Amino acid sequence: MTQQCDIGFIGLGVMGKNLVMNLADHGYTIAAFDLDQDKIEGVLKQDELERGDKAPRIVGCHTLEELLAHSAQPHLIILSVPAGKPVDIVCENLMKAGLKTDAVVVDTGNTLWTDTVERTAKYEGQFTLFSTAVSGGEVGARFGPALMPSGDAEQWQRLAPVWEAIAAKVDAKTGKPLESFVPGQPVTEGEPCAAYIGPAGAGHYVKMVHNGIEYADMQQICEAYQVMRDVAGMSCDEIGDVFAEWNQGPLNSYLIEISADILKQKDPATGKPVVDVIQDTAGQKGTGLWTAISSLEVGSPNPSIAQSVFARALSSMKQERVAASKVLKGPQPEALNEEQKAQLIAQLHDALYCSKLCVYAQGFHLMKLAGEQQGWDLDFASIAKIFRAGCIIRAIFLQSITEAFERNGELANLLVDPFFVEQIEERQTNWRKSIANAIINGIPTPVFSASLAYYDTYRNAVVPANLLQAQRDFFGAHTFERVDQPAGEFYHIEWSQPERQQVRVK
Ligand SMILES: NC(=O)C1=CN([C@@H]2O[C@H](COP(=O)(O)OP(=O)(O)OC[C@H]3O[C@@H](n4cnc5c(N)ncnc54)[C@H](OP(=O)(O)O)[C@@H]3O)[C@@H](O)[C@H]2O)C=CC1
Ligand SMILES: O=C(CO)[C@H](O)[C@H](O)COP(=O)(O)O
Repeated sequence: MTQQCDIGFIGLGVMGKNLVMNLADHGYTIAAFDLDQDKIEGVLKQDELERGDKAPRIVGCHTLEELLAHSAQPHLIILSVPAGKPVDIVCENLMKAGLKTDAVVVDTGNTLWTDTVERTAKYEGQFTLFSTAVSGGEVGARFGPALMPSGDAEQWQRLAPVWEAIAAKVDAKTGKPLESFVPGQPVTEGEPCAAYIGPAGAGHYVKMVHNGIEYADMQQICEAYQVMRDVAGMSCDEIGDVFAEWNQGPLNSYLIEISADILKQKDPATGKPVVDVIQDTAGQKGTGLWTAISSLEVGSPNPSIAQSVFARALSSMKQERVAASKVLKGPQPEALNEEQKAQLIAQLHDALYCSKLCVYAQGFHLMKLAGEQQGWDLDFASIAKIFRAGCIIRAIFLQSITEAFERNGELANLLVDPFFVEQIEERQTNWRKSIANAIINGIPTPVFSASLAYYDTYRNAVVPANLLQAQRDFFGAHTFERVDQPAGEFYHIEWSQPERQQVRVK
């Protein structure tokens, strides 16, 4: 008789192979398929290496018909293929191979959320498309990712035990990750970083914003690195030490931890720090861009995230920058003594903390507005909890965000949570000095600066948009509201008339 596996799995690349091994560690059997024969062999070999004398946990399948025959019904099929067309190709091919209407197909890729909404409707009645956005890279996939499931709520009941088993876990009280990186010995206790997000599209939206935050988080760490390198003249080892020290405090996070590690790594060919031989042109697959676009569409300003996308774009204009560097002059930083260096580092630490808070404030605000517009009932404490472990933006800081939303689920903006009000108050002088110092020395800090401008705008009851409204009315009769009249009453000035009469517009 054909062996019946618990799950059919399609796409055995970086994420897929590791998700399969993670599922196997939690007792699931898997029928595995990829277009690439070598990837099927690879996952079977990995299973052989890791399972010891136990029975094989994975069945390699060479066609989708074989995959369906080896998967127990009703089928649970998980996809880890590139976002976009491949998802549709696999879905169409699965139907041709005999997928039944009671099957659930789970897309775990970085799919654009609107594609998920459209696909869910398109395949209705043929099978159920469910989505679960995954974060954590290959190590996360292997030993515990953060999972953002969304779609049909009934299917979530079926999937919950699987996702809760393989997700990253945290200590419920402290929010600290509970980790094991030993194959066959997964963490089985603690609070899983997986919770139902909402209807189709909601999970992919939250993952998209996670990635937008990831872009800004990475960029602001790079800004701190550049200031230390180019203003303080510090070596990679020294900067790595600073990041390692920061990782012991409130900036503790996966991205700071890996940055410390990266800066200490030497290139085997030249013996130089590895970052010094890596080309300064950033790649991107699009999720940060999607977040920036969505923030403009939704009307939730995310300038820090947008700046991080622009920074990647500017970095990739290498030839133009090299040419410009020969003609455009800037200031030459002066050498710093040890005391000045220590001061610069302390100021940067606080700038990074405050800027980081603004990035998260923007990201969560975006999810709030998008959620309201889409009719998703997003639970922000639960989303912050998911981000506490497993994902790329995991950080000690997420526990404070969780607590802020637990105190007030309707919080307008993280910046006004009492804990964060205090945190910024303590650090903002250093934040300002850090940015001023970078500007004086000609070092760009787009995310630090955009975050400060966001903070300074958000905290102001009065901004200069009064003049802007007058300008709009002057050239285009776009009307304005008056401070001394009810909102919703619009006025216009006859700017081209000598008497400049003001009229109320009906
Ligand atoms: N890498 C990461 O850190 C993260 C990635 N993601 C997302 O997860 C998804 C997978 O990413 P990743 O593992 O990095 O990508 P990979 O390219 O490493 O793996 C994708 C795999 O899917 C296979 N594939 C493509 N089309 C088909 C098909 N029609 N039928 C069967 N197999 C197919 C590919 O085969 P072949 O190579 O032969 O085309 C490849 O082996 C993507 O959506 C990605 O955005 C999400 C979080 C983190
Ligand atoms: O989703 C991820 C992590 O959360 C992926 O690593 C993502 O592809 C990274 O994005 P980019 O390639 O644009 O830097």
